[in-house]
Amino acid sequence: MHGLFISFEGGEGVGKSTQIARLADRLRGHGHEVIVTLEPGGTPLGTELRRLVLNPDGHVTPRAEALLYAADRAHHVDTVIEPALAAGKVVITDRYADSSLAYQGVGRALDPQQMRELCEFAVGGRWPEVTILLDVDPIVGLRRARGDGAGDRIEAEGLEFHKAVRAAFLDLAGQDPDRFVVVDASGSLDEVAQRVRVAVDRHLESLPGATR
Ligand SMILES: Nc1ncnc2c1ncn2[C@@H]1O[C@H](COP(=O)(O)OP(=O)(O)O)[C@@H](O)[C@H]1O
Ligand SMILES: Cc1cn([C@H]2C[C@H](O)[C@@H](COP(=O)(O)OP(=O)(O)O)O2)c(=O)[nH]c1=O
Repeated sequence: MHGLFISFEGGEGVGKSTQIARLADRLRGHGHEVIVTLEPGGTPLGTELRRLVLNPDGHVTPRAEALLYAADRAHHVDTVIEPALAAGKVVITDRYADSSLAYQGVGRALDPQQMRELCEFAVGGRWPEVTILLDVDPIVGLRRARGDGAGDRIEAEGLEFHKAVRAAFLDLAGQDPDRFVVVDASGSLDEVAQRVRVAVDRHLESLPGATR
């Protein structure tokens, strides 16, 4: 038995957590067993790594940053994602390897081939069946994410950084149209949820034992 692996990606404040919560509620209502998780921080080790890598007062060099996210991911795949999929569950993760390809590979301008290899090593062959890329202008996303505060170490980067990350995500989606669905995240919560629903539901048909 094998479940369904869904990742949500996008820049800051695009609405990932909000849409994931809505999707998980809906799928549970239809009888699916759903696990919601996140990167960085989907495990006890990951919680420690998240604190280190996002500390607004900390200094982390780009390669070290890439390795910290990769360590978080490898442990997350081995201890949370793979066991849940093996048990036939729907796994929804808030960020996965595409975040490293966009933020570290392009945002931090690390070597793209090396980043790809690092991600492959971290995920151990496990890529999502579907990746929902929530896409919105970073000016809108950062306003949503920051509220009145300056945000964490990565949120606090300048607008050019976040524009480059957005372009990188769209580029990744263009390279892998079978896995990615780009969802316009600029509308209301309900409008975005409806777009997510259409994107996810066709993948549920292959899952046994539950209605859509
Ligand atoms: N479509 C939307 N329109 C307006 N505000 C939104 C929308 N989606 C999310 N928000 C708000 O923006 C903020 C960030 O949303 P969140 O789901 O935490 O984003 P992310 O997980 O991508 O950082 C929250 O305050 C949320 O209520
Ligand atoms: C998973 C991952 C996250 N990040 C960054 C993106 C976010 O700024 C931060 C934490 O992610 P997240 O908690 O999803 O932040 P937000 O809700 O603001 O989107 O970590 C990377 O740079 N590389 C990665 O591989």
